[in-house]
Amino acid sequence: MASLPLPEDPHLGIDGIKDKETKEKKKPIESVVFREDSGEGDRDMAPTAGGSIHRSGSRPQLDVSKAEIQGNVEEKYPTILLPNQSDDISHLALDIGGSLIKLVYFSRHEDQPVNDKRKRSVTERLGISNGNRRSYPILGGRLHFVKFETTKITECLDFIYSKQLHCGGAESCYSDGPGNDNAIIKATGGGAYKFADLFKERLGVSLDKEDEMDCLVAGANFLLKAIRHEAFTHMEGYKEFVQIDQNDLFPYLLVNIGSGVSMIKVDGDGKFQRVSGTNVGGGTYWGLGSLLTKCKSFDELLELSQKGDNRTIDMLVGDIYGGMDYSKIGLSASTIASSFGKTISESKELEDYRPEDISLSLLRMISYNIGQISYLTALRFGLKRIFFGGFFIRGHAYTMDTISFAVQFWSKGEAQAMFLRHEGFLGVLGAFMSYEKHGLDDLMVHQLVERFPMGAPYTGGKIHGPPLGDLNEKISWMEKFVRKGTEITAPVPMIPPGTTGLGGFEVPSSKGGTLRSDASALNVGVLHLVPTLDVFPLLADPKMYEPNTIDLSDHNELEYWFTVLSAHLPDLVDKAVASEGGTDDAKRRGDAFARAFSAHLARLMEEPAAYGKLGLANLLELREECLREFQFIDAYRSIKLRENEASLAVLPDLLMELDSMDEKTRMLTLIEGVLAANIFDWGSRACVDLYHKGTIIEIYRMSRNKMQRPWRVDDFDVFKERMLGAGENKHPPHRRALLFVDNSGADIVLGMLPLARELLRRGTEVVLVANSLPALNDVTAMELPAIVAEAAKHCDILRRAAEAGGLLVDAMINTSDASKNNSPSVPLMVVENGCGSPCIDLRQVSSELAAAAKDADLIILEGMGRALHTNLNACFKCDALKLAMVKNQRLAEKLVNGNIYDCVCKYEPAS
Ligand SMILES: CC(C)(COP(=O)(O)O)[C@@H](O)C(=O)NCCC(=O)O
Ligand SMILES: [Mn+2]
Repeated sequence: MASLPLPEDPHLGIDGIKDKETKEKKKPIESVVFREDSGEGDRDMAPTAGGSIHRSGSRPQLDVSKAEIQGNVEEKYPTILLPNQSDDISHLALDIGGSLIKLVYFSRHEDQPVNDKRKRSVTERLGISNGNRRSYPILGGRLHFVKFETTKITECLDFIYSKQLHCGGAESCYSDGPGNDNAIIKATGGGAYKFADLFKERLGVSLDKEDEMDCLVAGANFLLKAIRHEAFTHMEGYKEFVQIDQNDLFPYLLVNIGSGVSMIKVDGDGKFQRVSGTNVGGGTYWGLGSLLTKCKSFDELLELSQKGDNRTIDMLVGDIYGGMDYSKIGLSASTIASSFGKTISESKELEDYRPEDISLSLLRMISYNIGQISYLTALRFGLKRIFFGGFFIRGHAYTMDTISFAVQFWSKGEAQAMFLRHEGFLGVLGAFMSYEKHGLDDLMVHQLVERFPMGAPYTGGKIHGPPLGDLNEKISWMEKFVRKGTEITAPVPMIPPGTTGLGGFEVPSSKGGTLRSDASALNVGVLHLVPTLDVFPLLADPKMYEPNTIDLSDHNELEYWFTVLSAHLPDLVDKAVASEGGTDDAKRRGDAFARAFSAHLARLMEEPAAYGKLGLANLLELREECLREFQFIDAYRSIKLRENEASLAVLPDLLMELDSMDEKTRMLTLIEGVLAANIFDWGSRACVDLYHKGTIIEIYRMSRNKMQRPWRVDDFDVFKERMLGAGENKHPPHRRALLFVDNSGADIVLGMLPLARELLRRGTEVVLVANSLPALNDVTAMELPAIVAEAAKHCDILRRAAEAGGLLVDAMINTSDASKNNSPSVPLMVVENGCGSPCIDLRQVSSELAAAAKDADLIILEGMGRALHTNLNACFKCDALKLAMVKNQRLAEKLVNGNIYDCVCKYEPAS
C-alpha cells in the first residue's frame, strides 16, 4: 500500500507557499456586496387579493382570496400564502379495498424564503425561465404512501384528521373545527361507496368516486413511466430491475391481485380493457387460510407459510410415480400434481396437519393458478409482458417466485412476469392523478426523487401506528422501534436456486426468522416531486447512462461498504452533534440518526434491491438524507470554515508562484494542485487519520510533494495538447467550462480556483458547479460566492470575472495580483447542481446547471464522489476531464489497479 508520510522538514513543499495557516487571520468580506435584483419579477403569478374564484371538481383552481406575499415583495419568486386554499388542493386520495385502505397524500415543500442573490443573478445571466411550471404552483412537494387495514378504518380517519389532510393539509387549514363541508376527496375501491357516510360524518368530507379500473391503469402507467426502478423480475430469489422504455411500454397485461384478481389489457393511457380475472385471489388465501389455520391476519398467514412444507398436503408427481420424474412430459417429481391432493388418501383430521404446511400449500395453489391464468390471458391477446400488482404480493419473495415460475413454465420462457415496487398503490395513485391539477402525468422520471425516511408509520414496525407529527415523535418511535430489535427483516430471501430443473419447486427457505409484516411498505419511499430537475444535456446518451461505478448488488462489495460506513458512523455523529452545539437535543438526534442509518444499512444488507437498484452513490446519499431527516443541516460547517480560512491565507503566494511559471509548467502545476488538494476529504477514513498528523498546509504540501507522474490514469499530455496546442497547431479556447467542484478548503481554494483562473485568463467562461445542499465537507453553491470574493481580493482575474458573472459588485479590492488589466473579462459564475450528496447522478440536475450546460464545451469533474464513484464511465458530448485522488485502498485496486493516494487524470475529448 502506498504511504503518504509527512515530510520531516516543516518548510515549504510547494515552492514558495509559506505556512500562514495560523498566522494570518482573514478580514471579513465587508467590501463585497451582491448586486441587487432589478425587482422586475414575473408578475403574472401575483395573486389577486380579494375575490374568491369558482372551483370545479375536475378543473382545479386555487383559492387566492386573502392571499398575501410572505417575506420580501421585491423578491422575484416570493412565497405566496393562500390562507383560504384548503378544500381544493388534492392533498389526499384513497383506495378503500376489501382488505386494505391505501392512501396517497401530498405535502408541499416548505417554502424557503428565497434570498439567495447568487441564484437570482445566475437565473438572469443564464436566461433560465420557469417554463410552464407556474401553471402548477403546488407541484413541488412530496407524495407519501400509507396503508391501513380496512377493519381499522378508525385509525385511518384519525390519521387523516391529525394531519389535516381532509382540509388541504396542515399548512393551509387555519380552523380547529372539522373540515370544510365542501371538501371532496377522490376515492376508489368498493369502500368509497361503503364508507362514504362515515367520512362525511367523521371528517365532513365527500368521497368523489373514481372508477377502480381507470385508477389501476392510470397508476400503473404513471409508475412505469415515471419511476426509474419500478418494475423488476423475481426468479429463484433474485430480483432484477427492468428498464422500461417509455416509448415501448404498450401493450401489456396488468394483473392486479387484490381480494380478487383483475386482468387488464393496457394499450395506452386511458386505453384498456378488462379481459379476464379470477375469483381465486388474495381474499381466497386469507379467507380459506384463516378458516383452516385460525390465523387472524394475512401477514400472520404469510409468515406461517415460511416454515411450511407443502409436501405433506400436496400430491406431487413423485407421489404418483414412485418418487420419479415424469420426464417425458417435462414434470419433475416435485411438481405439484394436485394441490391438497395428498389429504384425500390419508384418514387425518384438519388438526393433524401443521398450519404452516396448509398455509404454504394454499399460497402455492393460488399463486400458481394466478400465474397460469395470467399467462393464458397474455397468450390469448399476444402480450409478452405481464405486470403483477396488488397487495397480495406484499413484496413476498416466494409468492413472486411462484408466479414467475408459473409464467415461465407455461410460456416456455416466452413471457416474463414483472412486479411493481408500488404494487399495492396503483389504484390510489390513479385516484390521486384524477384530480388532474398536479400535472403529475406530465412529470418525467428525472423530476421524481424517491427517498426513504426512517419515520413511522410508513416504514418499519407497525404501519398503522400513530401518525408522526414532529421530530420528537419520530425519535420516540425510533427508540421504540429499535428496542423491539433493530433488525429489519427482508421479505423472505430465498436460498437459490430452488427448482429441481424440471419444473418443480422446493420449499422456501427464509434467512430471517420472521417475515416483516409490511415488507412492501418498506420498499416504497416518499416520492419527491421536483419540477426544477433536468437531465444534464451534455450526456452523450442519457438512456445508456449509469451514474454508479460501484454496483452493490455484489454481496462482497456491499459488505465492505457496509463495514466502512458503519465504522465511520461514531465520528460522523460526533461531528454532527458538535455542529448543533452539542446540546442534549443534538445528542438525542445524533443517536436517533445513528440508529436510523444503521437500520437502513441492515435493511439493505438483507435485501440490497429493497429501495431500487443500489449503487455506492445511493448509500452515500442516503447517509446525507438521513442526517437531514434528523435536522443536521451541515455537520462539517466549522471544519469547512477553518479549512477555507487556512487555504485562503496561502492563496496569494500560490498565485504568485503560478504566475512566475511558463505556460506548460503552470498547466501541469495546476492539475497537480487539483489532485493534491483533493486529499482533504472528510469522508475517507484514511485521510481523516492523516489529518491528525499535521496542519492543513503541511498535509497539502506533503500531498503536492508526492505528485509524481505518470499518475495511475494519466491523460495529462492529451489535455495539455488541447489546451496549449502542440507547435504551430493551436486550438481556440473552450467557450465555457463547467467545473464540478468538490471539497471546501484547500481543494476549492488552492486546487479548483487557480484552475478556474487559468481558464478565465485564456478566455473561457467558467461555471463553478457546486452542491445545493451540504454533504460531508463539500463546498456548496451558497458558500462559494463568499470564497470567490475573498480569493478575488488577491486576484484581478478572479475579481473581474466574478463581477462579470454577477457574483460581486463594488469589490473595492486592492488586489495583489500581477496580472491586472482593464479589458473586459469573461464571467465566472456559480450554479448549484441540484443535489446534496458527495456523488452526482447527472440524470437529475438543477435546471440552472442544465441551462449553463447548453453553451459549455468542457466539463471538469473533480473528486472521488463525482469523478470515480459516479461518472467515471460516463460519456459526454463535449470534452471531459475527470480528476481525483483515490483515497480508499480497495477502490484504488478495483478501479485503477493501483493504491491509495494514486491519482486519476482522465481526459476524454467530445464523443
Ligand atoms: C465520500 C467520498 C466519496 C468523498 O470523496 P471526495 O468526492 O470528496 O473526493 C470518499 O470519501 C469515500 O469514498 N469515502 C469512502 C470511505 C472511506 O474510504 O473511508
Ligand atoms: Mn467531497
